[in-house]
Amino acid sequence: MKYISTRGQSPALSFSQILLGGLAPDGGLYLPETYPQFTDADLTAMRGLSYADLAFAILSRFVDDIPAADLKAIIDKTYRADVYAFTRAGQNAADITPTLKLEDNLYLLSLSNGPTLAFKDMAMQLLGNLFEYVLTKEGKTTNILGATSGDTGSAAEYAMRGKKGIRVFMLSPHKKMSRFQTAQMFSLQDDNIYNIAVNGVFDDCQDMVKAVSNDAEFKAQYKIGAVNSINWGRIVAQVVYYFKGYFAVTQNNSQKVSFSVPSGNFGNVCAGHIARMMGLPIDKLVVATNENDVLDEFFKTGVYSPRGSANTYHTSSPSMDISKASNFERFVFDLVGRDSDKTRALWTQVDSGNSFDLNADGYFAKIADYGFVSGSSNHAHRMQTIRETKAKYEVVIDTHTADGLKVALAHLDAQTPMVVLETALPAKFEDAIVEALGQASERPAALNGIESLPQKFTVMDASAADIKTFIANNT
Ligand SMILES: Cc1ncc(COP(=O)(O)O)c(C=O)c1O
Ligand SMILES: N[C@@H](CCOP(=O)(O)O)C(=O)O
Repeated sequence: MKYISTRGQSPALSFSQILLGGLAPDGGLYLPETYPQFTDADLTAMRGLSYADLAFAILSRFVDDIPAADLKAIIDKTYRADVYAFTRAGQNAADITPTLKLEDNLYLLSLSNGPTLAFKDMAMQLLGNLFEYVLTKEGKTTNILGATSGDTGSAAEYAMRGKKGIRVFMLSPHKKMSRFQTAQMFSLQDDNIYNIAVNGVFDDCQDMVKAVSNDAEFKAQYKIGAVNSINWGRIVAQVVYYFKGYFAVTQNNSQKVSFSVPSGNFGNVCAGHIARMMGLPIDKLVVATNENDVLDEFFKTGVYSPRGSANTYHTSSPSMDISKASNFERFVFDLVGRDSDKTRALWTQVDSGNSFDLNADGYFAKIADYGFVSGSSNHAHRMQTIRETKAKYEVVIDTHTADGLKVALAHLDAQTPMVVLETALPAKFEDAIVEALGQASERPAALNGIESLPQKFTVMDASAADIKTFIANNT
């Protein structure tokens, strides 16, 4: 299996060759040359597999340059009940991503039972183990440069802390994460972890990562690695739980299922798109945004109009405060028939601060073939959804999942199960939960008092030159 760039001007490479890096040298994102196909018989054989066995059945179709026994061992080490242990009452941690039935045809898929209480742990724990395997085998080291709006950062730091040969430099928007998220990252005192609070929004942090990644000389000299969802490894690991969720709520493969996905950087729902392209019977993929609704605007109008920092709002679902969705490029590459010249032309416009409109060439007319629908939510909706979910089902959900559920409810149909992805646990957003319910949600005992621990971080302006100097001075 070879991986190609969406912009068509980089050589095709193997999985291990693209594992550590982020952007392709031409600035594009990697995708497999073709998507592996799963037939009805394949799906039947996969029903009832454990999470780890399911992950192997899927990932082994994408990874052909790591011996199968080694890949299996890495997957088995990753997807263990004791790693994804923060289950809700009555859930079985061995399911790794258990489903929670709210009512007939309406479910939550719990993706946030890992060490940092957000769905990022699903892929990041695997990435940590894969990085360690490849680096040890090749006798190499890496300096990871990442951007976070609150959850990728802590998931990456928990996955990489103490790992030999890996340093993590994590950029986050200064004072824009929840108190819990901030404490989760900044309280880590490990020598290989560097937290940098950037005066700006998440998109400024992401732009800094991309600017460094596009500097081939610096990238090679400082062995820069990526853990954001621009890294293909993140996306492919997220494909697995769509299969797991599908099997959990169906009895046979003639049934279709819809998924509602709280969205920001479009990584999570991009994995759903790929699962659908591989033959998983998905009906709708519901893209749910908060007030930063660039993606909702696209799926309603065909116009993609990324916004600048000044028009990116700080909301109570802060991890989705994103106005330039990296992985959207992967989907548009498929939508335009994998025409890399077209994709490159579109992102040349985006990279110079402009919009594009996919109506003119007739591409937007094909959107229905891909199952996407969308909607947006705001603070009042989140509060109301959290309150109603508690009152109706005795379940407390976080603000991002609330965005997903609110938008899902507008896209229900009587025949098709709707699965809402639970992308974080409410403990991460305590102030918002107290506002909605008048009391905090439960948090794992091990994380009590995390906000009072000493914090270690550096404040920086949004400057690619400054982060390069910082990396050079700390390696
Ligand atoms: C809790 C939470 N929900 C949803 C999202 C949005 O996911 P994506 O960026 O993959 O669209 C994120 C961050 O990305 C998140 O941290
Ligand atoms: N929501 C994320 C930001 C997007 O990160 P990605 O790694 O999924 O691209 C966060 O919480 O950090």
